[in-house]
Amino acid sequence: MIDRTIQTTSYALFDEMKEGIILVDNRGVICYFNKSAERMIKGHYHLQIDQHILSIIPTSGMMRVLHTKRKEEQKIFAISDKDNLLISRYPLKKEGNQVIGALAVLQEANQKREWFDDNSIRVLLTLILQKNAEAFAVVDDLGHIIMQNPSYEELLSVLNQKKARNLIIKNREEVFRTRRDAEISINTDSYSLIIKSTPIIVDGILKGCLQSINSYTEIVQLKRELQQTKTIIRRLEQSYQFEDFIYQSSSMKFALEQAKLIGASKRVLFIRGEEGTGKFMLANTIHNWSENKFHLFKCIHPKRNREQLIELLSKNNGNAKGTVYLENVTCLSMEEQTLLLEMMKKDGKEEKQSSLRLIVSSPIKLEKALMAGMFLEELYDELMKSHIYLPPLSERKEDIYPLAKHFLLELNKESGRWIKEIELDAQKALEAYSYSTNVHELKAILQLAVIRAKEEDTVLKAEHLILSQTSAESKIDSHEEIDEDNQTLSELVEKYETVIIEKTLKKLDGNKTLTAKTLGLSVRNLYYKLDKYHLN
Ligand SMILES: Nc1ncnc2c1ncn2[C@@H]1O[C@H](COP(=O)(O)OP(=O)(O)OP(=O)(O)O)[C@@H](O)[C@H]1O
Repeated sequence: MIDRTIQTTSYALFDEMKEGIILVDNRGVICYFNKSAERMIKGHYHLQIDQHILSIIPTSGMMRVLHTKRKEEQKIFAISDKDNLLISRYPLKKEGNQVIGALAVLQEANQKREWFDDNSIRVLLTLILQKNAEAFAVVDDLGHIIMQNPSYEELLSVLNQKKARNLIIKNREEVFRTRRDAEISINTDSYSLIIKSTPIIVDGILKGCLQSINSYTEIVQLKRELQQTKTIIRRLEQSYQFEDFIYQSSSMKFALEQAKLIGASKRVLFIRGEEGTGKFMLANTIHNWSENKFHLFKCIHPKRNREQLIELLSKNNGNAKGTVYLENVTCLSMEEQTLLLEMMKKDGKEEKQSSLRLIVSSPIKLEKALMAGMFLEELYDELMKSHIYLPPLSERKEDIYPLAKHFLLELNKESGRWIKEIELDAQKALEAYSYSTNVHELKAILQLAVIRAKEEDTVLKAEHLILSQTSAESKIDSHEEIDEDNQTLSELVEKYETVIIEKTLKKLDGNKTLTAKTLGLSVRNLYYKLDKYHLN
């Protein structure tokens, strides 16, 4: 039982309090509650003197406090789904630790405590920042980092490039100047970042900014790898698309733009360019880009596919669909040239042209054949009406490095190597070299270089490159030895080819794999030529 005097004084005091007070005796029977307590739980519980607390509030913790004799402070007590109270419960003890009752103090939970002082904010922010995988920093209005998380620290240490650091600072300054969010992205070969800053404004005063750095490096790298893999697959399937072309030069850009323009028409298209400049690749790309893409793409070489050639030139291909790529038009006999001319004229006249698209190519300057009287002037004029010129590497040196880098990455994939960079000296040497078979030869040089590099090499060096001027020089050297008079162009080409192959084989001690690589030929193709020219 609670002492009478204490009881009277306390009750008078409790009546005035805004906190709710409930008092129970040592059995749990309610002996007092004030108006605030009644108001706070009104609508949910109806307090009554002399009633046991559990019969009024079945989930009450008063009995527990009586039992444990321990106080419980600021416990959340749900009086409904939405409303909470903060309850502190105290055991009332007499001397000798005897419990004579318990007191509950009720507070409305929405009267939030003022615990959100500066220190608490710091602790809270630090906690959020530390636990976040993204890179965050809080920067004061003078640009000092006052808080940063491990990811931010890590990114800054990796970003040792002055340029990147300057951009991060520039981004903050923009926020300070405009008091608005600012975003900036940095894309380099090795990383891709987006930096965002948000101003921290308190009571209209700019306190600093919150800066985040998102790294998309891995995503960009993965995308690049995916693109490369797709290109390799397309190369294997010989099914190219415009995005497979690697270039930086304006001349290649022009050629590809032109290809998109005239590629859509059904006229016979003529692609001119030295060996290995990408004529086949472009013809195939145009096919895959045109409405013919679901039909066959056929490549015909006048010498190697005679039957198909005769069929193409003599037959009315009215029902055939797809694209025929006729390589090396200079190899056509005069008779075949006449047939081709007739075919082109017929196609030009007919309103509804054949669904079979013809793309013709020539690896050497046609003008030379024209002057030698070995090519029909009229056919030349007809072909030139719709033609695309693919420049040799000597006319677009700026494409050599990106092409080399692209092939190097492809070779890495094929050979399980990791040669990521090309040393400046090697780059210069590649750019200075005079390629006789253009991209074919560039690829072959890199293939050889990768074989020559050590297993652990990550940089391709000038010493790995074999830049013999074999084919280019031998062509010139042999030029004097071959009598050009009274010979057809194709006969001359064959003769030059024989000399070049012979010289290269000799220089490389008869090693056919190396010879094929140096000359930019497949080993199979080299064997075919050795056989053809009786070089065995
Ligand atoms: N700009 C380029 N980007 C990427 N790869 C290229 C590019 N140009 C050429 N290649 C590649 O170089 C190789 C040679 O190209 P392609 O066979 O199309 O040349 P070509 O002019 O038809 O050669 P040829 O005169 O011997 O018939 C191919 O593997 C091709 O994919």
